[in-house]
Amino acid sequence: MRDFFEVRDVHVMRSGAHGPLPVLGGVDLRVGRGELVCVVGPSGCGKSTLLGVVAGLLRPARGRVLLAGRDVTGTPAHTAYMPQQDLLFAWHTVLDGVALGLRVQRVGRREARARARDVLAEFGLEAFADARPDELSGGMRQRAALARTVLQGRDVVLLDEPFGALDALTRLDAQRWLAATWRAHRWTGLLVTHDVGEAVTLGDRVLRLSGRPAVVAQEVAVDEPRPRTPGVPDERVVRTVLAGLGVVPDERAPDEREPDERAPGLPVRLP
Ligand SMILES: Nc1ncnc2c1ncn2[C@@H]1O[C@H](COP(=O)(O)OP(=O)(O)OP(=O)(O)O)[C@@H](O)[C@H]1O
Repeated sequence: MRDFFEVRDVHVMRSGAHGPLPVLGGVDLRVGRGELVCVVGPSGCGKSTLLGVVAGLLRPARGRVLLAGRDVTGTPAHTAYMPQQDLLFAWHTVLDGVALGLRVQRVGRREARARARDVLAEFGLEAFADARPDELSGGMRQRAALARTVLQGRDVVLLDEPFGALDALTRLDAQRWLAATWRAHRWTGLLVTHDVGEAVTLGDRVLRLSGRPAVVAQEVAVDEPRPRTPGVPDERVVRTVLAGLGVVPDERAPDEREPDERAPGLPVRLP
């Protein structure tokens, strides 16, 4: 598959409490057109930083990011980015917030709102079209932000833990919707998640970043036909992916884990 974007030996420094902090230490990755790649890695290793670089929001200290063969030097027009914070404007209705990505592409107000209404219905948010974001729960806000991001119809979609605030059932629905949308439009995607099961459900490949300064420690192809059923990834495939990532499945019962290890969606121990 031809590379659509490429991250070449990218180094990023951020300012930490004790001076400059090397966060990315030479990340290399290639994503083919229409490929959906999931990124996992320990908390704080630099996954969001990596998305920020690909989105053109952070400049690497060294290395290059290429999109369709061209250096990314600012926010590329063909990229939609959903950061962890949903960035829904408090003064917009949910409908206008979701339509915003189309409006900035100069889609007429009536059409943008009609398309936003359709996607809100798919997300079970149609009754909240006229609400303000602060009237929504965290999970509902996240669904609205995801809807807005994908509705933009960009070639590249960067998603930073898009399902992190969703309850388990809504999360499965959102995964199903995302997988169907991706199959229909075949954008090129990079999705950060803490949940290897989710990565296996959605990704063509899974990359594991090392601890800081992060590099791509391992990557593995998900050899599983689509469409896949969210929530019930084949255990054999999950184990193959985990082995490929060099990750040890966490076999301990939940009550044997330390309190801070009990977060849902963290079924494995990442080194
Ligand atoms: N705006 C910022 N300014 C300075 N340092 C930052 C900033 N954002 C993140 N960092 C630091 O960069 C490092 C990587 O953070 P980043 O958010 O990229 O990690 P992450 O892997 O996405 O974490 P998590 O899984 O917890 O979301 C952390 O040490 C963090 O403290």
